[in-house]
Amino acid sequence: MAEIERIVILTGAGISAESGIDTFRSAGGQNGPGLWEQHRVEDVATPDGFARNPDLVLGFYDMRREALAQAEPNPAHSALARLEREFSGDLLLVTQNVDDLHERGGSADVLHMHGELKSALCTSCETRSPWRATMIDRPPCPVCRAPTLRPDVVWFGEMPYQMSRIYQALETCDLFVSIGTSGAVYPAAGFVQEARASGARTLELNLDPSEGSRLFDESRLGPASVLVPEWVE
Ligand SMILES: CC(C)NC(=O)[C@H](Cc1c[nH]c2ccccc12)NC(=O)[C@H](CCCC/N=C(/NCCC(=O)O)S[C@H]1O[C@H](COP(=O)(O)OP(=O)(O)OC[C@H]2O[C@@H](n3cnc4c(N)ncnc43)[C@H](O)[C@@H]2O)[C@@H](O)[C@H]1O)NC(=O)OCc1ccccc1
Repeated sequence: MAEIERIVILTGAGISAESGIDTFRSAGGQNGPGLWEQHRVEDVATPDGFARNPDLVLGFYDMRREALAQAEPNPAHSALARLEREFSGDLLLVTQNVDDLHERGGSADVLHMHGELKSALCTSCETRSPWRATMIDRPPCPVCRAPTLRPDVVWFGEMPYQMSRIYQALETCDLFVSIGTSGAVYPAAGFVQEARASGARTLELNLDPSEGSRLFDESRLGPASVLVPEWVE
């Protein structure tokens, strides 16, 4: 098999499921109803929802921060950190997750295309600052003092972060690996096609078949905490 020199990895909520973080559309998996079964997406993950009822949205993300504080990285996160250390080629780790379990698992370079729970974004001066527990009292931006801080996450209808860096890597990668994602949300769900178009091999590691499974050269089904260390080995 041709030497693999450039890898792009895409992760989703499934890689954090065994750490106790709810997925969005859980098929009655190990973590009970998915986030989107408990909350109306348009109410908690859209700019309009935030404008309509900021306290509801801030409460939703506070709840997710509390859950994250109880969670620990699992063997899938640590295996990807080991790959980052030991792989001599180019590796780009893109995650749809807003949790910091990749970093706590030891990964140094993680591209959060949908933002981060522990970050606040000022819509006036565009600066990012750590999210502080007192955000519910809507403190001003620590830089420009404007009262325009919001969760630094990408909501539906908003452009994901660093898309040009991602598309560049997809155009030149030899291998694209998708881990723990249902392939239901775009543009992430379209990355497999981009990688295929540039001749890359494509591999899926997922608990259940995803909406894009047929697009992968190989699809291995099972828990990430088992499949990812096996693959990295
Ligand atoms: C619902 C869907 C149809 N809608 C979209 O895709 C929309 C609209 C859209 C755009 N293009 C389209 C084309 C066609 C149709 C619709 C669209 N997309 C957007 O609005 C995007 C923005 C989308 C981002 C929204 N923000 C999130 N998150 C941050 C906030 C927050 O977290 O609160 S999305 C959020 O939901 C998605 C959830 O998916 P998964 O992570 O896959 O989780 P899920 O629960 O679904 O699945 C879990 C999987 O894990 C597996 N699993 C479970 N346990 C395990 C286990 N133990 N081991 C292994 N696997 C496991 C399961 O089997 C399952 O398959 C993630 O992306 C996650 O980040 N923005 C945009 O398009 O901007 C304009 C644009 C874009 C590009 C260029 C120009 C303009």
